[in-house]
Amino acid sequence: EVTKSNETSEKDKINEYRKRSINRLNKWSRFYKKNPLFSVQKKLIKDEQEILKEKDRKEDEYGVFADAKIESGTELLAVKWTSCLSVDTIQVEQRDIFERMVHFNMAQEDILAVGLIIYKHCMAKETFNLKEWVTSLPTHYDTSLYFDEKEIEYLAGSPAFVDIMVEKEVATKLYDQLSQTLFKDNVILEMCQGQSTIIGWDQFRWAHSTITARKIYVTDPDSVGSDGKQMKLSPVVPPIVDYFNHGNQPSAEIDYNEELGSVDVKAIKDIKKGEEIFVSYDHHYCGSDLLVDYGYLPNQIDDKSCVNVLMEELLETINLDDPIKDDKYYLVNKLLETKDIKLKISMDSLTEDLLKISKYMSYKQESLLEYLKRLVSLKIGHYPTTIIQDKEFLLSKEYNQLSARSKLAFNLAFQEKQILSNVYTKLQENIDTIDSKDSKDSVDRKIKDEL
Ligand SMILES: C[S@@+](CC[C@H](N)C(=O)[O-])C[C@H]1O[C@@H](n2cnc3c(N)ncnc32)[C@H](O)[C@@H]1O
Repeated sequence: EVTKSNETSEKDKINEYRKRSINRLNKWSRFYKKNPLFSVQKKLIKDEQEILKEKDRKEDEYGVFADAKIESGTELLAVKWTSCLSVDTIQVEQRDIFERMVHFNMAQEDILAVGLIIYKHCMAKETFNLKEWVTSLPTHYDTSLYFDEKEIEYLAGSPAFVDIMVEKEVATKLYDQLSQTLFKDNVILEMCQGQSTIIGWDQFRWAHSTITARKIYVTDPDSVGSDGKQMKLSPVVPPIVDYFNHGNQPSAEIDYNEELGSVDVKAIKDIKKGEEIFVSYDHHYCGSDLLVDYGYLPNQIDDKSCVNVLMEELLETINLDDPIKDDKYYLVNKLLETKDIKLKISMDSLTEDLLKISKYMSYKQESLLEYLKRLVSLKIGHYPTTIIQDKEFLLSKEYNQLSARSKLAFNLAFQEKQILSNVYTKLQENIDTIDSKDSKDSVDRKIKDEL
């Protein structure tokens, strides 16, 4: 009973903080002050088609909803860069710890994660600006660092399997290193003194996931590139903007206004009163990227849904009798070191990067369409179960009893197989049309020749 009432009062406190955090919009936003067109509310769960039924959903799941009719083009919110959680806020509010982090050569995203832990567990609320925001953050995510081995198994064959393994390994390594060094540092120990919370893996993965799922990148006004204008991108978490959910058909857009140094949100469609307002986290994101970074998967696939291609899968397509196989191995291995290459197949297109590489990979071996068909069928072969088996499993009692993350993982693999098999059929249709055109041409030519 005592625990229960403690839990309720904790919840009340968080709700109170969330309300206050929203009220602080008056300070943060140019438009909200004149124009409170929306509010952050508990997400309504109505859709029967949802992959996760109500019982599987997190309790504290929020979204942004229109409080009035909003016309396309309306500016909804503008949060100043200085009001975001950023490396700069940490530099000012956690000066000594910041210096240690710079000394350890940490990536900006990791500085934000450690800074967030210190705010949440070690600093008195009165001493930092983002206190309401920090207190009202959700306590749990379904992102990669939360997947256990059994849950990952449902991703077998999917590129997300590799992505999650890599993410977990990198984060665990970083956590181990920091536990041996930074977290033992006197400055941190002093700051967090008297608190029972030590910086454990649970705190670390929560902070890491919070940054991954809520950050956006802005150009840092202080970092001018060597050419005098190119500016470095910095991760920041803008309060309130971080409550917008992702939608495939977004009704608002997040933009960084370099001149004013603010993160702006603008309606890009007419929005009805009461409707949830969605933004697009990244139009390049496939289902697997959303699952890995955000712990969320769209309900259904459409023509734009895509599947990632791993460099390793490209290596598999190189034939042993290929006269330029060594060059191809060399190219793919070189590309493996490059981070920003987007290899994605969707039902209606390929990314430019994948198209370019595929042209090269098929060179001297087969037509581009034949090559792509082979790549797609190779990918389909990586999954241990077929679409038909998956459909049966979805109706079983066993499926119903899975954890929420296992369900997401299973559905991702199922969606990817459907996308790939649709792409396979389209490629085959294209090959058939070309073949039949070719043979018609040659029949025509033959007749012409005879005449
Ligand atoms: C930027 S936050 C958005 C606010 C979040 N719903 C909350 O309550 O804090 C990103 C997280 O929201 C969730 N999310 C985003 N888009 C979603 C959607 N369309 N449906 C369900 N959850 C979504 C995921 O859990 C993701 O990690």
